[in-house]
Amino acid sequence: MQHGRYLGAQRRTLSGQAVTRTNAPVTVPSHRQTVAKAAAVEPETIPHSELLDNLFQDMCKHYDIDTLVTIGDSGTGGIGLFAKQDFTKGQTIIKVPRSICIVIDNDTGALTIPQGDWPRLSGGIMQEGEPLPWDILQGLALMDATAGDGDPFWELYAEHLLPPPEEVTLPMAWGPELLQQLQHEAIEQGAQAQQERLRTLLPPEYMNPIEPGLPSYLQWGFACVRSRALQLGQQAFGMVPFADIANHSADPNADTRAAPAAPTAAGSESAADAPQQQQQAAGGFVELLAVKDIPAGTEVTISYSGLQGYTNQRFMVQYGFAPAQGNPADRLELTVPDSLQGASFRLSYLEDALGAKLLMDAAQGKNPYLIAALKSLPVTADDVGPAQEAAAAAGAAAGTGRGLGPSTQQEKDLADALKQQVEAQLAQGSGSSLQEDEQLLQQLEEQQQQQGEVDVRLVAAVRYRVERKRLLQACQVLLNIFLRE
Ligand SMILES: C[S@@+](CC[C@H](N)C(=O)[O-])C[C@H]1O[C@@H](n2cnc3c(N)ncnc32)[C@H](O)[C@@H]1O
Repeated sequence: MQHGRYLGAQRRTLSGQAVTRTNAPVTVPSHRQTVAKAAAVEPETIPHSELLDNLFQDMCKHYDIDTLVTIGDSGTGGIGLFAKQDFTKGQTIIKVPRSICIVIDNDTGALTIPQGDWPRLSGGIMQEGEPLPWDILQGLALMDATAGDGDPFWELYAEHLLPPPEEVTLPMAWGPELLQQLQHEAIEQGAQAQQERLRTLLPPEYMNPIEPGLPSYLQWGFACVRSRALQLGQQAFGMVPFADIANHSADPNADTRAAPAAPTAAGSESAADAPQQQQQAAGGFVELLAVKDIPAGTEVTISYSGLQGYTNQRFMVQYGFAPAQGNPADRLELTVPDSLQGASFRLSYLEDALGAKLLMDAAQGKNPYLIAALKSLPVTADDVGPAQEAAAAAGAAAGTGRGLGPSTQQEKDLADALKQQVEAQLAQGSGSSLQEDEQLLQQLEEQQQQQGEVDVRLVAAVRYRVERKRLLQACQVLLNIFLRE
């Protein structure tokens, strides 16, 4: 996959204006030159991920960070971290000094950030009115970083190891055309509301697109924060370089841990204090730890959602992707009409119609669409008497099913009402069929694999709507069971 970062990275200027570099001498070796040289000499022959990995290794070395991982193309979304060696459960994979992170603790109001000017961040902190939330402040810090107004490390990191604006897949960084590709009005409206909020909270020029078809630098920075920041304490959130390259898995092999910051002589300053005083060295580390044995070569993943999981809508809005091939924690938003409040479908009836094995498979996670559909509907486990059970078993043995007789009128009415909602959701957007979308997704993915020019944002949108339609169709199948005569 061809990333804009590194090879394609062209220096852009904020809002089309020249960037004034205000910060002190660069302390990080100038990798950009090395990279630019390498890219200029043999741009086609040096694999992009190798170039990125070289930079990653150099940057880590500069901060005495042991690199037991490499960067590579993850196959799921952009780049990821890969184990260079075997890890055993509990072992540290990477340990990032907190002093190079950008951390805001909402409880104490403390901000820790490497030395630098950070003018937009300072402006945001000092701004009158409601204090800006931590994620917007950190978004401003990334704007500073990419403009060369933060610190040299973050400038380099933002330019090469954060996704370039054309690869930001969070809907709030998209224009109307891309938003429509999701075919989901709730996300479209939410993204536009978020854009409006940013426009009202900050100087309007911060929302000027970098180029037509691209987000503004504010949207880019904010999206990076929303999708990459780690929770480092009850109310502390941080941009943690290197560790933030770990991708999500529902069955992760690693987790992050924040080692508490040792108290410094100066102590933490409040984010409301003068900007220069906010910059101070923070002790402690953020670690990526193996939560199971990890063989060398394996991708190191963490869970973004915890055990309970997130819906696809939340994954898309916050992280810009929907897990491929189903998500048992996904849910549809369906409303039981007032006239049917309290009504539900009998699980035993579905079990009879579908067969116990299918339901058992779903419960064991083998059929994520079915489990998500079952959980999206008001289904209740009911007691089935021995006579009904015997009739159901006989029906199943004879291949006729329906041992429990017809569905009740209430079940039919409920199924009818919910089916209309499912159909309305399926008809959102251009109304392309699931089959058409699957074909389009396959084409786009093939193009991607062949290193073709593909808009990764479009791929993310089509993948999202494919996953959503699969779930909607699974719900339709279940509802039809109650509607058949
Ligand atoms: C914390 S970053 C991880 C590094 C990222 N892959 C990159 O290229 O910089 C989070 C982003 O990675 C992508 N991502 C992470 N896990 C993913 C997954 N399981 N499937 C698809 N995309 C994923 C999404 O774009 C998400 O916003």
